[in-house]
Amino acid sequence: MHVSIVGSGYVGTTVAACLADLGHDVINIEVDEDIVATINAGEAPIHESGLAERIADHAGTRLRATTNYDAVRETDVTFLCLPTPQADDGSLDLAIMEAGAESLGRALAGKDDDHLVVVKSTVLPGTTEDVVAPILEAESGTPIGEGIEVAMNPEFLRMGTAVQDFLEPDKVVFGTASDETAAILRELYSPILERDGTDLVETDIREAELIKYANNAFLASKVSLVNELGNVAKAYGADAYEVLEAVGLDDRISERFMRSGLGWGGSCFPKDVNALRAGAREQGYEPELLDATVAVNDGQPRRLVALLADHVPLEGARIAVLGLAFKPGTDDIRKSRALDVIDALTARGADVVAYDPVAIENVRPDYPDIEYADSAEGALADADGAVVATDWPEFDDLSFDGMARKVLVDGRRIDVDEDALEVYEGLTW
Ligand SMILES: NC(=O)C1=CN([C@@H]2O[C@H](COP(=O)(O)OP(=O)(O)OC[C@H]3O[C@@H](n4cnc5c(N)ncnc54)[C@H](O)[C@@H]3O)[C@@H](O)[C@H]2O)C=CC1
Ligand SMILES: O=C(O)[C@H]1O[C@H](OP(=O)(O)OP(=O)(O)OC[C@H]2O[C@@H](n3ccc(=O)[nH]c3=O)[C@H](O)[C@@H]2O)[C@H](O)[C@@H](O)[C@@H]1O
Repeated sequence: MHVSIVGSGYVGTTVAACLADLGHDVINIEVDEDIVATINAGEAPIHESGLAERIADHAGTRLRATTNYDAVRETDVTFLCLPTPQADDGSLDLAIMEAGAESLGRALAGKDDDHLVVVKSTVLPGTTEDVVAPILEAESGTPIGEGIEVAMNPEFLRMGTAVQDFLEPDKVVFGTASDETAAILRELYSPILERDGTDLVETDIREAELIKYANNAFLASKVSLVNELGNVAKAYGADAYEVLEAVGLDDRISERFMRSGLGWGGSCFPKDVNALRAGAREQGYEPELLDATVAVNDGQPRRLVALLADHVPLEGARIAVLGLAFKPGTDDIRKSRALDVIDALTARGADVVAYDPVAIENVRPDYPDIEYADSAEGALADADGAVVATDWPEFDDLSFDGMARKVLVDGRRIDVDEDALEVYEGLTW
């Protein structure tokens, strides 16, 4: 099948490379010329395991990139993989989606045969039919249903395991208005749907849009609940990890997403939970539990710093922050809890020395005044205390020999030789 993918970021690039790998002919349409040149040179514009090989294999043949939307006319299906960021008030900002839909609609004006536009970006219920479709219709001059169809196909991949998550998903969701449209998507995804373990959900467009938000809201709330239980465990002097490991043995709960500590960050959970809260309010519903999910999450970095302050007077103290990425395996620092920890430490007068194996250069522009080390041990040298903000595997079995005071507060439950420390505190254990 001939497929165009608008937006070549984490999702668009991964989907493009994987669909090319499955045998489709794919073209990425992207405004960033560097990304276009990188893909056409056979290289990956982002770091994801298994991505570079796939782009190298297919670039120039089944995978191409361009800045020109006219390329959509050579394709049967277009996926919109554009950013759907958070506006200043927390609500969903659709400006980029609207601009992309306009360009796509204009390009489709010159197309003779039928075209399917699939929204893959995370958007609130109603966006595909009430925002994207009317723009496509107005710009192309073709009524929806008479040459252009729309569908919604949310994406559940995680950063760091994007390729594997796309090719081996738990579920694939098609939100369509007709079985003909669903059939096109079934054909496109057929190798993925045929594998054992992939559930196919076929539903209406509005439900597909909401499934994505409900999924992320559930996972974020699960971590916040685990963190609340963890805080209670800590108050009782109990180990939350032992407690929740046992709880997770209940099939109805599952042992996954049970790691308590500093909480959730990243480019998706925060913006998606906030968009759903704002959307729910707009619909006249007060999302109290989702509000609490965010409040508990926002409290964890402050709790970590308060715990450290119990052992180290922070004013003028040299404090090592280990880990800056929002989770291990990525250099993404968007809404990383580590940044809240740094803010809280500097607000209390501490001198921060930070280390991360890959994310330092992403933090430096916004935090030019803190110190950066080129190894964990370098950050720990002469430190009066340290905190773990990201559970990078390389932080297991650290040596604390160089610390001025061997105080470690762990926000992520790394493997530590507690006997090598003067003070070891876990955030929830
Ligand atoms: N990053 C992730 O792990 C996941 C993201 N999502 C959702 O997928 C959507 C895309 O997210 P990401 O790929 O992370 O975003 P991203 O920011 O990594 O990539 C978006 C790309 O679109 C390009 N772009 C912006 N305006 C454009 C335009 N008018 N025409 C063509 N290209 C344009 C940007 O230059 C950028 O390369 C969002 O709705 C996000 O919530 C869903 C699941 C996972
Ligand atoms: O919509 C999205 O973009 C994606 O958001 C998340 O993926 P991602 O943000 O890449 O990262 P996760 O692995 O889900 O972790 C999110 C945050 O939760 C934290 N977390 C996760 C699990 C856990 O047990 N405890 C915990 O604190 C992580 O440290 C991280 O900060 C979802 O897992 C994906 O399914 C979804 O597609």
